[in-house]
Amino acid sequence: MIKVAITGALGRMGSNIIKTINQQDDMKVVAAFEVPNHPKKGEDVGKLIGIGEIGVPLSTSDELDAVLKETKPDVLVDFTIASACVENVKIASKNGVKLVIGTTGFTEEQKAEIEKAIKENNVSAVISQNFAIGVNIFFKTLEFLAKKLGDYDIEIVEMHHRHKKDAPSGTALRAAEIIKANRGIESVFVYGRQGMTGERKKEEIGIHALRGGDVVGDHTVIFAGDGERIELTHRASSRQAFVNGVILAIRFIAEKENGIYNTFDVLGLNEIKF
Ligand SMILES: NC(=O)C1=CN([C@@H]2O[C@H](COP(=O)(O)OP(=O)(O)OC[C@H]3O[C@@H](n4cnc5c(N)ncnc54)[C@H](OP(=O)(O)O)[C@@H]3O)[C@@H](O)[C@H]2O)C=CC1
Ligand SMILES: O=C(O)C1=N[C@H](C(=O)O)C[C@H](O)C1
Repeated sequence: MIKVAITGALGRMGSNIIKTINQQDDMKVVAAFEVPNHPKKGEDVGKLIGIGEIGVPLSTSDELDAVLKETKPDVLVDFTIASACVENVKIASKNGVKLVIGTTGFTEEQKAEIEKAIKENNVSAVISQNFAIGVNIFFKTLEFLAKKLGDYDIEIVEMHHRHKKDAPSGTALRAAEIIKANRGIESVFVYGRQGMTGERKKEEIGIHALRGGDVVGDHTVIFAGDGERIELTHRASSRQAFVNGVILAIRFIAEKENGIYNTFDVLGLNEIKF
């Protein structure tokens, strides 16, 4: 049985992950954390998310070290915010707990802090900006398109719900990195455009973030040439798409002793070459 702890337990992702873990035979939630001073601290997490009692009281992140020592999870799943995630990863790694990290919006310094904590403590982690299986196929398709159409004008547009705190999305940034690595010419990322921008340069990859309503997550990459364009779009209509990938990642990382992995590793997509 894989024992799982969740940080961001009552959030949009955290609550759905707990619901889905509760339906699996090979894993169970042993600890769940929210922000310090949370008004529901101590209440049963299952009841709080509407699935009935699961015997796990809501803890707060200031208790993370103590509760991890007491409940001894194999894996901590983090869907919080970047600054909280960095601290959670440091504490979990020191306790020898493996990680599945879905949080986005990290600075380069925060990414480095996370990698350092994981490596220094010899734990294993899956880090992915998007756990949806379809998005990972979308990323793979971008490798192909960037190789074939690297000199086309490339623009990325993403749209998310009004509550999203970071922009552009982690997925849009990952898409840009994949294109940059595969297009065969220099790239410069341009975030939005305004004013007298001058003529578009070949090396630009435009990245544009839209926010509104309850949009779960839409990403489009446009390859615009002379007289034609290709638009590749992924639309998530339910967070279950991400949650299903998280469940696969928990099983994957439970078998790994150390190392940092991504969803291409989890889904076996690294072998596909164009
Ligand atoms: N990789 C992927 O596939 C996906 C990634 N994401 C990313 O996951 C993250 C969370 O998204 P989402 O679930 O929509 O956001 P929510 O705001 O719904 O959930 C985040 C939760 O974390 C809580 N939280 C904040 N700080 C801490 C802390 N120190 N310890 C414990 N809990 C904390 C928040 O509490 P409070 O509200 O009180 O601040 C909130 O309940 C975002 O970065 C998002 O981009 C989202 C979907 C898919
Ligand atoms: O905050 C969200 O909701 C999402 N965040 C991730 C990101 O930033 O790419 C993944 C998904 O698009 C939903």
